[in-house]
Amino acid sequence: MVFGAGAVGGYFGGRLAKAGVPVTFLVRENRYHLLKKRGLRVQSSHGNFSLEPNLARDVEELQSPTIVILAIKNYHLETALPQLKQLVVQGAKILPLLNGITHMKTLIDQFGADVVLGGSCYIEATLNTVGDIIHTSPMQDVVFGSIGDIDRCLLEELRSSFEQANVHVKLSSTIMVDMWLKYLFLSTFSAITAATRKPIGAIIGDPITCDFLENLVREAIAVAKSHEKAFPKDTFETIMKRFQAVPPNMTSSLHRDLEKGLPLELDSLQGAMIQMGAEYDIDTPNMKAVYALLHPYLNGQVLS
Ligand SMILES: NC(=O)C1=CN([C@@H]2O[C@H](COP(=O)(O)OP(=O)(O)OC[C@H]3O[C@@H](n4cnc5c(N)ncnc54)[C@H](OP(=O)(O)O)[C@@H]3O)[C@@H](O)[C@H]2O)C=CC1
Ligand SMILES: CC(C)(CO)C(=O)C(=O)O
Repeated sequence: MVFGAGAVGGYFGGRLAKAGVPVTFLVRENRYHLLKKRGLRVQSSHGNFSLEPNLARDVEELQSPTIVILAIKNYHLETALPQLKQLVVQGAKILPLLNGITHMKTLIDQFGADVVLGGSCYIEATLNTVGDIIHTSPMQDVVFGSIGDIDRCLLEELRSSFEQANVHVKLSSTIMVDMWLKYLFLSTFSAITAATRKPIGAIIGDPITCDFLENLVREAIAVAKSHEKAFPKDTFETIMKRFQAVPPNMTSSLHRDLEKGLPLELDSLQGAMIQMGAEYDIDTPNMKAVYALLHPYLNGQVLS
């Protein structure tokens, strides 16, 4: 089942359901009524599709799901924990696709590493004004793996389901390193795209702004290395190459949320990086500058 039917949950869950994998979306009241009325509609360069999704508003309506794909914003995690607990009691394992890294500690502290998988996704998707999912660049990647003791058959089954849905999937044996790499990439990419309100091409094409981005990346790597030791030496080059490899008009979910006046995942992305740096006496002045510039918009406010 998929917990949350927004841009990420709706896209991947929709692809899985369309490919014949049994999927139920756990949703809240507004999304329930919208999806009931309009269906789940996806516009994507890989082909538009729509379907009438199986929906549940209450965990009680679900029949002991084996996997929960968790696709909510980080700032909703705390309030979702009681429902997740009920699902875990029913025997479910959790695959979080949230951006960031600190949610892993929250989930593992609550449910244990034998229940919580590691996972990240690379996708550029958003909801339009009528609640349809708009997938704006070809990326549709999921990487996941176990941290504790999880049945190999279950992992293979999940991989095979994603493959069936044409999602570019990797079952990783080093998922925490993969998650940290995604977090390094995303916390800096979203910081610079949101702070400048520009896509990545304009940023790396401007030597002054690109220099600032490089400093953000260096800081983030210093923090990451203090928490996760297994980084390759060339991580800086890897991250900078990724910025160059993505479509130049690409921007981040943080930037899209800022533009829409929605609450920002600023605390779990940039704020967490600053805080994790402080734990090891690593100063992060560039990340702090971005955090301060975006902070007035933390709880959602239309730009004017
Ligand atoms: N969008 C993107 O391109 C990418 C996003 N991510 C990450 O994926 C995560 C999800 O982002 P995204 O899909 O964009 O966010 P959205 O806001 O589009 O979707 C989140 C959904 O979660 C739902 N939700 C929250 N709490 C609950 C709950 N208790 N029960 C049921 N549903 C709930 C919300 O429902 P409601 O409608 O009721 O508010 C909303 O529909 C974030 O961490 C983000 O950073 C990662 C890669 C790319
Ligand atoms: C990496 C990127 C930019 C696309 O997956 C992302 O995760 C986001 O926009 O939140």
